[in-house]
Amino acid sequence: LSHLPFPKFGVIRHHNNNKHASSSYNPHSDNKDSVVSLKEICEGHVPKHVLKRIEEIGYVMPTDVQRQALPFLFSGRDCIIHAQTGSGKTLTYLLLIFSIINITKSSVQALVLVPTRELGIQVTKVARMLASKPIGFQQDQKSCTIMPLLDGGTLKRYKSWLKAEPPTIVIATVASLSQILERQFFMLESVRVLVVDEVDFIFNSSKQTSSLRKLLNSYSSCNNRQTVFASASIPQHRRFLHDCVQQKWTKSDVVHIHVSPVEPMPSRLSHRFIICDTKRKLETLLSLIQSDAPESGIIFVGEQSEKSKKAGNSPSTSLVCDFLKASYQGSLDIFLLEDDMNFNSRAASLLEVRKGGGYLLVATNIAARGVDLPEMSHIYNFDLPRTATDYLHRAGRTCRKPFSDMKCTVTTIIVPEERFVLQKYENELMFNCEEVIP
Ligand SMILES: Nc1ncnc2c1ncn2[C@@H]1O[C@H](COP(=O)(O)OP(=O)(O)OP(=O)(O)O)[C@@H](O)[C@H]1O
Repeated sequence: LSHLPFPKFGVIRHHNNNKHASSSYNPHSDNKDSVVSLKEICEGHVPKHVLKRIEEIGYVMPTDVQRQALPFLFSGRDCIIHAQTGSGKTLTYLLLIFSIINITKSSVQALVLVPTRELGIQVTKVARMLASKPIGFQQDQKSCTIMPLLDGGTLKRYKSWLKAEPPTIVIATVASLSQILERQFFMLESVRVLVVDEVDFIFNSSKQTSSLRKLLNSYSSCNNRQTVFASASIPQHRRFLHDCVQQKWTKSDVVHIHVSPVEPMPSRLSHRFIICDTKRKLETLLSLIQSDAPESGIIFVGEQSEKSKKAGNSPSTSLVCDFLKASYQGSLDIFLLEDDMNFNSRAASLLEVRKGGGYLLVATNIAARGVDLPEMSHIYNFDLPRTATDYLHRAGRTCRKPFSDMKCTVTTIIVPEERFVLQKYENELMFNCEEVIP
């Protein structure tokens, strides 16, 4: 670190019976006397034109996670960034990347792995926004190139891009990156920083976990790169920290930055539930929407089971969407986003939502991870999420403006037998759900 000390507050706790130097930074005693601006934290590490850009965009003060993680990241430590949804983890790891890359070198120097194409497009957009030249800066200098390598793109196009001029930063889904690496279109040797966003999701996905392990161990070594894992939820984080060192996914002095450990969910969120029979769920949803009059909202619906698909049934998402289109009389536009849609239709839905008018987005969990949509006031769980972690990420699509005090509501529609499951989530995530009596 050049000029800024590590945060004075908080403690660094050693884990693993001191066998490893890995540590957990617990900011629970954070005194929050944050008068240091984001620019001051980054000065001396991040290039001047990026610092100017963060100010132009309006990132002036750091969020808690940025204030706590950036000094460790700039010092070269591997980090597990574990902080609330909407807390600004993306900007945190992108600032590290901009502090490390050297644009005069023609090689891939930073790699960000994401679980979905949608999140990849979003991260690419933020990275490009930071990389673009600020007003008044010379335009003729070589600038950093950022390549999204995402599911749905064509391998041929990626190959010719990588051959013509290797991008400085690659933002990739695990499957697409693995295909490229297997064909040896490029190697990870030159990568100096590797970020895995929504790391718990990728490790939990049967389709992605073995490829991720390969990327972390076979295609590159933790000794030759700085490794960053990020998520709002890292279940059994002590175990994960231990695995990181044991499996050599990170170096042994990896730091666990755990922001808001006792309050994993934004406190501006209020939670409600309503009990009804399965047959009355659609009418219940409609009357909730009519009485809430949301500015915008997401309606999360469970994924269709393989059995139901084989039986030729329509997915619940389509049923909900069609029902709302036929019965909802308000001014909000209704869009659908689910895994089985083709990539163009998925992109079109997100584009419409991002235009910023009032909307109701009927979505599966595909919209639950990382996606930063225009501020919405309401989330509806038409189906109870399968796990507390799913609840956390669905709820976290709202209340995403770090310095705003906008209040948002999450409402879960349950059948009587599901009350105890929701109660379990309340205990696990430490929030309180109030019953809405129809
Ligand atoms: N320092 C800052 N000042 C103002 N806004 C910020 C700052 N940092 C990030 N933001 C904004 O906060 C919002 C949430 O940030 P981001 O998407 O990085 O959250 P996240 O921590 O990755 O959440 P999730 O766990 O849901 O993926 C974004 O709209 C981003 O532009």
